[in-house]
Parts: sequence; C-alpha cells; structure tokens
Amino acid sequence: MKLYKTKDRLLLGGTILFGGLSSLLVAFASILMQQVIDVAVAGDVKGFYRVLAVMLVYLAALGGISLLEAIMGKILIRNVTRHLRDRIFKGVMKQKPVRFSSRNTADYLSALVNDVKLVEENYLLPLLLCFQMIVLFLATLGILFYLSPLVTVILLGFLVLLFAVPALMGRKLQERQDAYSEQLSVFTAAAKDFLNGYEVIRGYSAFRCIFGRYLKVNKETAEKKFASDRLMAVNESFSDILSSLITIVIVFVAAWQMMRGTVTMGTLLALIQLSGTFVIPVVMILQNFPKIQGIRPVMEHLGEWMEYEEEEAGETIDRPENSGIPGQKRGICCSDLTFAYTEKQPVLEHENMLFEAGKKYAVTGRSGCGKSTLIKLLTGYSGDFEGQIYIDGISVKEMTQQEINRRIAVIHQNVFLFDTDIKDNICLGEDYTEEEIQAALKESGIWDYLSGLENGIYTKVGEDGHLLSGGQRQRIAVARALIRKTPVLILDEGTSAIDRETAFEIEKNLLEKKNLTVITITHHMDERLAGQYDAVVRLGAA
Ligand SMILES: Nc1ncnc2c1ncn2[C@@H]1O[C@H](COP(=O)(O)OP(=O)(O)OP(=O)(O)O)[C@@H](O)[C@H]1O
Repeated sequence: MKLYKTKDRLLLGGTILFGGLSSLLVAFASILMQQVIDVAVAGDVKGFYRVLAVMLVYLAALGGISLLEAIMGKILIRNVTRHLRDRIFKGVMKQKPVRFSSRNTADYLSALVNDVKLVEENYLLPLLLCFQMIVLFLATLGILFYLSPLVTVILLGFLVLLFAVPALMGRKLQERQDAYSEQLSVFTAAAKDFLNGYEVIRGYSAFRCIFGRYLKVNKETAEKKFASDRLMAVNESFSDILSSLITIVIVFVAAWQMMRGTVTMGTLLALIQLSGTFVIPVVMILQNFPKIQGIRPVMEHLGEWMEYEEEEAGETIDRPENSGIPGQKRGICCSDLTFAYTEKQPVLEHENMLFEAGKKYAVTGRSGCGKSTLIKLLTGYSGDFEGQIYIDGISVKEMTQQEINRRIAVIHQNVFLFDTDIKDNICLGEDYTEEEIQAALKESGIWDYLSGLENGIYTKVGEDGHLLSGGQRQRIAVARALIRKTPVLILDEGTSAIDRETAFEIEKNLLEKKNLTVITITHHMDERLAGQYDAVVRLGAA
C-alpha cells in the first residue's frame, strides 16, 4: 500500500533528518556533562565559562531543531491520515455494486475511523520514533565507545537479549492486532444496527434484548483489545526490567573503572547519563517495532479497499450510430436473461422483454420474483448474468456507469436523502437553473408545499430526510430523476409512499410525456391508469 505522496516523502525525510539531528544533540549532552564536571574538578574557571557558552548554543540549537521536527511530524501525520481516508473513501465508493454490497457499510466506517487511527498510532508515530531512536542509539554507542570501550562491549551483550523477546512475539502480536481491527468492524456494524433500530427497540420494548447483544459484542471487542495489549504489556515490562539492569551495570562497571583510575569523575557521570540515552532508544525501539510489524495486516486490508477499477474517464464514449450489435437501436431489450445472486437460487430465468423507446410499461409479478433485480441489471449493478441486455443497441456490459445514467433514471421505493437541503438533494452537484428546478418540483407535486416554507428549496432535510414525510421524500426523488431528462424513467414502486391521488397525478403526468420511456414496477396499478400503459410485463410468469 502506497502511504506517502511525493510531498509527504519529503516531509518524512525532513522529519527523520531533524529527528536524527535532535537525537545527536541529546547524545552530545553527555560530552558537555563530562566537560563541565572535569573543568569544575580541575578548578578551570575559563574552561567553565567556555563550556557554559557552548551549553547555551547547544540548548538553542536543540530547542529549534526539536520544534522543527515536531511540527514537521505533525504535518506529515495530518497529510498521511487525510490522504489515507480520501483514498479509502474513493476506493470504497468506486467499487462495483456487487463488491460494495458484499460488506456491511459499518466495515467501511470502521476502516475510515478506527483503522486510520490504528495506522497513526501503531505505524506512523512509532516509525518516526524508531528512526529517531536508532540515531540516538548509534550516537550514544559511538560516544560510549569513545569514553569506555569496556562498558560498550558489555552493553552490546545485553542487546542480544533485549531483541530476542519482540522478535519472538512479533507474529503473535500481528495476529492479535488484526483480530482487534476485525472485531472493531463487527462492533461498529452492531452499534450502527442497534442505533438505526431505535424506533423499533422503543416501540417493541426490545431494549433488554438489544442491550444484551450490545454487551456481548462490546465485551468481545474489549477482550480482543486486551489480548493485544496484554502481549504488548509483556513486551514492555520485559524491556523495562532489562533497561534498569543495563543502567545498574553501567554504573557499577564505570565506578569500578574510576576506582582503578582509568576514567575521570566527568566520564563516570557522562557514562551514567549515557546509560539513559542508550537504554531509552533500545526500549523505545523494542516497544514500538512490534507495533509497526503488527499493523501490517490492517494496512493490507486498507490497501485492498483502495483498489478499484477506474471507469473510462470521458463523459461521452463515441459509439458509431449503427454499432452492429443486435438489438434495438433505441429502447431496452433483454434476451434470454438469467441471473442468480447465489449459484443455487436463480432469480431471473430466461426472461425476454422489449421496452420500446417512448412507450410505457408496467412490470408486475409476485413478491420476490426479481422485479427490483431486473432494474438493477438494467442499470449496471452486475455484468455477471447470462443472456443479453441492450440499451439503445449497446450491450449494457460494454457501457460505463455514466453512459447508463445518462439514459436511465430510477426512482426507488426507499429514497435516500443526504443531510443537506432540498436543492442539493435534487441537483447532486450538477448545475441546473432555477427554472429547471422549479419545473421538476412542480412535476413531482411538491412545489406547492415548498413555496410555503420559509427557506423554500434551501430547507434542510435532516439525516436521511427525517425532517420530511415519506411522501415528501419520494416526491423529491421524483424531482431528482425528472430534472435529469433521461429518455428512460424507472419507478421501482417509486410512488408507493405518496397518497393515492398525488401518486395518480404524478404517474399520469409521467405517462403523458410523449418521448419518455416509462417502466413502472408496481403491485397495485391504479385502474384509472391501466389504459395508459402500452404493455404489462409479467415477470416469472413462465
Ligand atoms: N443482494 C442480494 N443478495 C442475495 N439475494 C438477493 C439480493 N437482493 C435480492 N435478493 C433475492 O432475490 C430475490 C428477488 O428479489 P427482488 O428484490 O428483485 O424481488 P422483487 O420482485 O422486487 O420483490 P418485491 O416485489 O417484494 O419488492 C429475492 O428472493 C431476494 O431475497
């Protein structure tokens, strides 16, 4: 998975560079410490002021570089997490419908919120820290060697021990972090489901039952997190014990060397100071490196979700007038159409139908016979069907989604409205004139209602349109489809939430439109409209 853009790579380089420099300076503090003690022990006043001046310059440099490194690190994290969320969102939204609907939307939410946070906490921050700590460790090692080769050799012996535990734990931790990330998806899905069911839970006094399920999934999530944290805790406490041990060893060995006169008092204190700058980076690396390793499966999942097939970018694909493909030049033709969601259960079997341009059709059939599925296939849900579907003579399998959308608009039974105003919900980012919007609203039968509102078409609809009635939502959906002036309009029970008279008015209006192909999926056809349909298509009749 590509985590950094070019600019972010430069930022990463800068952060590492300044992080490294500040680490070098931190390690250098021990030399200054040695100098100041030695000049003090020797009573060298001039030397004392010289070291003091160097110390002031040192502090200014350390402060400036640390600040730069910290700010660059924050910018890097902001950029990387923002781009990551952008790419996950784009990847998810651009998936083919079959792939998109194969997962719960809560999984996508969890990826955008939880997994990106995991990447920040368990990858980006530890990575920056590890780089910094490696430099601090190497610088410390160099200075240690310069001050006391004996202490350095002893410390290197401990290193082997220090690295052994995380190396053994790495894989286990990976598995547990991955399991925790998966469980977070499950938790988000369950919480979303329960919250969406608020009205049912309240109306049927189902709180006890639902709360029981919530407690269970919450407990499982907490347990998975604990399983991962527990392993990290073992790793962390092992490093802590060894780090204390190392400090003690340095102090004793250096003190012994001082007694033998091979090191000065300044060197002894410098070595004690260095024991910290030797141990801290090692401990930090040991505690953070497994996190970086552990996040790999999560990053792989995110990488998969960012993959999508880019459709042809062009708005219009030039197709020859007579493409040579069998079927109608205008209108929709299905021949020998067979489709199944799962292998064992075909929903549509050997269906043949023709929707001629400008004509009006009612599609009927028992519940579950595949009417909505047919609409899905006509509008590019899946190319994984047998037989053929031609729209204006072109196989639907060869069309881009944009091409299909320019030809067909669907008004669904379950209308979705974004949490914005009515105008936005109708235009969906396209530019339409006030007149066009007004005409669509009038045709959908909602204009009178809107003209009485203080904010008119700028009235907010609330989350999923809950500030409007079911009928008003559906009328907005009708306006949304009409304004696009597609040659084909499909109503998938699209007026079922509207009162009978308004539904009659809207459908009558649509059926009177001369050049519009109308396909209405209906269970209850208004007998007053029966004569206006050119044909009734019965699905699953064979
Ligand atoms: N995404 C899906 N995955 C698996 N099966 C599905 C999916 N969508 C629908 N089905 C199944 O396909 C069959 C046809 O569903 P469809 O919604 O097309 O029927 P319908 O004729 O529109 O029904 P209704 O009149 O009740 O709305 C049903 O048995 C349904 O369970």
